[in-house]
Amino acid sequence: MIREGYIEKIVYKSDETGYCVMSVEGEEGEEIFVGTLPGAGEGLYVIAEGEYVNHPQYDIQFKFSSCEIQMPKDTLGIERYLGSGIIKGIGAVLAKKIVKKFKDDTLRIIEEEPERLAEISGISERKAQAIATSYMEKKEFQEVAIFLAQYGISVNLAIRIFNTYGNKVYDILRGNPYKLAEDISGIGFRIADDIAKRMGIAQDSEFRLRSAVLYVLNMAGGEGHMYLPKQLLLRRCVELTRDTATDVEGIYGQSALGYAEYADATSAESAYEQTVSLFEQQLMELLIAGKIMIKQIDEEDVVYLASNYYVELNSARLLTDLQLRYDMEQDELEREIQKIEKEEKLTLDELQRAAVKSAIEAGVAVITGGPGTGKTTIINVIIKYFSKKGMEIKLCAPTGRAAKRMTESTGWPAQTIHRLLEISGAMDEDSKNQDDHGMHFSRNADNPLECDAIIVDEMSMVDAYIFYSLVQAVPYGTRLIFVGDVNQLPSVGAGNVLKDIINSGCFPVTTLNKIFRQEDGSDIVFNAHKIQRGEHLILTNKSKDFFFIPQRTASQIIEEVQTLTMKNLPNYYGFSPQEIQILCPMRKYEVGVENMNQKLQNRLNPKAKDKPEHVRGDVTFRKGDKVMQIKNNYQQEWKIYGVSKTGTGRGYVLDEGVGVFNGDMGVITDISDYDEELTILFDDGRESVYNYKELDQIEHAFAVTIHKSQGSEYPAVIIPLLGGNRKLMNRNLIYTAITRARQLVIIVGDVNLVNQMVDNSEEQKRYTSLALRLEELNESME
Ligand SMILES: Nc1ncnc2c1ncn2[C@@H]1O[C@H](COP(=O)(O)OP(=O)(O)OP(=O)(O)O)[C@@H](O)[C@H]1O
Repeated sequence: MIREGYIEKIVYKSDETGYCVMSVEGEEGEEIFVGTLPGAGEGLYVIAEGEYVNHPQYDIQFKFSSCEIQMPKDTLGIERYLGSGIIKGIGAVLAKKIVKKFKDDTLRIIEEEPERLAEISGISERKAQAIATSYMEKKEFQEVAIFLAQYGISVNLAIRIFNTYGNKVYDILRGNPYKLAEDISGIGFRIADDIAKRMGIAQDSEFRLRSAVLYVLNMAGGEGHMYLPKQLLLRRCVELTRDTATDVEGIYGQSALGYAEYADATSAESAYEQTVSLFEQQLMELLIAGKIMIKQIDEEDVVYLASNYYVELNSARLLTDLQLRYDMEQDELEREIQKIEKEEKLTLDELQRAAVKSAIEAGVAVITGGPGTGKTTIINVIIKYFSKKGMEIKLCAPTGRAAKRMTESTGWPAQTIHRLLEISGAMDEDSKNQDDHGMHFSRNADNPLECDAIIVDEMSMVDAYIFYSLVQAVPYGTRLIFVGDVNQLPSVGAGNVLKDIINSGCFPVTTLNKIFRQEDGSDIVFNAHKIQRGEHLILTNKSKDFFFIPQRTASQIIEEVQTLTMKNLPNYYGFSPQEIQILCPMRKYEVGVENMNQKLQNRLNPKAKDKPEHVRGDVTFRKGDKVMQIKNNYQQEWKIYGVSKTGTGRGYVLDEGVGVFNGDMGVITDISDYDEELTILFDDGRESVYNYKELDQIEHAFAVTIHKSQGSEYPAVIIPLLGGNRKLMNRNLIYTAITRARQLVIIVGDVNLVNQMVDNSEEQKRYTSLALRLEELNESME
């Protein structure tokens, strides 16, 4: 049965599923309609198909199975729709004014002649445009959300899909729903596969198998790999597609699908082999199409996404080209270094001296060492030397925080690698996940950097892609000096660049091992070096800056962490909660980042009348929350404001640009439901405004994972430890966590785990081949 009418009021609406309860004014008077209708808004006209049901509590309701939305046609409906808050920038009063002027022509005017909205007092031309854009977006989104709902896609997911593709979504879904898994975070192969099934794409389609291969390779990038051994890739592909296939006659007929249920091992094995051979065929297809590369490493076939292969190969070529020698007259060089030592009132030890010399004499040099071994001291000497020679030097680091620290410790301006390369937003949509990984830099091979030497700090955090972008922009004859601590965790992004450069043996490497910063009695540096050597820590609390607090259960640990953050550290050590960072080994579990953040938000920044909030799924963002950007966004705009003349408010814009990156931390300073916007002030003074739709890139950061803390330092660090994946809980991880602290480390929980982690020196294997490519090039030149 069909019922239609205007939506008078939305009684309930789930943003996740699109399910809503609404009061509809139709021919029969006001009735309650219930069902899934993403995009429902007050004032819209709906034509629904369904039936009346008798709800025990709410009486008779019209339950619809499908529902079409039409834009309102009469003035009342239009006014209600525009005034319902659904269109950014229009409230009830303005809606009334607009409709009074344009009557039932209002929606046509907004769509076709939006500039005319400016005829109304209070609407500037800019605002008129903004209203039109918001209106069109809402309208298009309504259509897309309804289309996607047919395939069981929730509203939240629909928002993400719509943000990525706009109205190209129809073609993409019909053509290749698996593209969703490649392009949209939060959609994995399984969801895309489910959508594909609903769209009628056959389970045994070659298309599906190829998508699975590309998906597995892409996902491997998330684990840091640039390639996968072929056998491992095939195994993962079979696993992935087998789990999702439910149609017994489907994917591989009788052979492979049910191989796990085969009675005897031989037939299960042969079924597996058959499945594998289907994938092998598709590997060939992908190879011919130029999507993947198959190479041999140690006599084993390995498979790369083609873009990854070229990132490594070309990086190796470019780096090898920079490997020049600048031979100096040794006595003179020695004299000049001694002069700087005198000026700096410093005596370099042998290794430090060798490091300085290699940076001066080699085209590419690496300096690595743990905390307090003198890396910064050496950078300063090198800067002094080059600047005395009138050479132009540039300093950079992979993250904003690391660049800021470099500026502070050297007194020279350092910037992020992204800014050094003059990031200019993302490439167009289609180029995402290609070689450039969505990045576009003004400094590149055609427009290289103009300087004589570039010093890169925190090099362990540099991933394969940003490294490739960097070396493309370095001209022949410019020195590159990489400084870092090779024992830190490798980069968040794929690759193992610093280790690979060192392991290639193609460039001079100085490993600093003497600790200079120890005499102050600090146990942080001392313990960090012990961990690096694989020695156990002594779990007593005799230190002044390194403590262990044993606690047995997750709830005790959480309670302890809260007390430390709220009371003990502020009271006894004078740290503000902002200066204390909680670092967890994992995201999940009770003492993981997600749960910790929820608990800490309640205590550190509780609900209050003057603190606006925005609820998104099961996360509540609140003014005053500590947050972190969790992916690179090359287009996100930011501004840095000066202080106003009165010294209280915001002054002029001092700087502006684009690009907010994975790991950038800040505080929510404003939330506006009216504009659907949330403002974040990042630690380095950049302020950036996020639309509610973009909040999937923001997470709470009262607690962060150790991985995300790389390159940052905090006055005080608390590390909760309780169980966890044995493989992940390794020496590298605890070393990285501890070296993030400047003044205080507290380990809470199962403190014995610290030494178990020290014993676990097995690092997670990263399949990368930059070292191999460098070696090959070097050999070919000999
Ligand atoms: N040759 C030296 N003689 C005396 N003191 C030194 C020497 N080299 C470094 N130091 C001192 O040791 C301390 C640590 O050095 P520096 O900050 O350069 O190390 P780092 O490796 O950059 O450490 P971190 O990574 O922890 O910042 C500093 O106080 C520095 O002045």
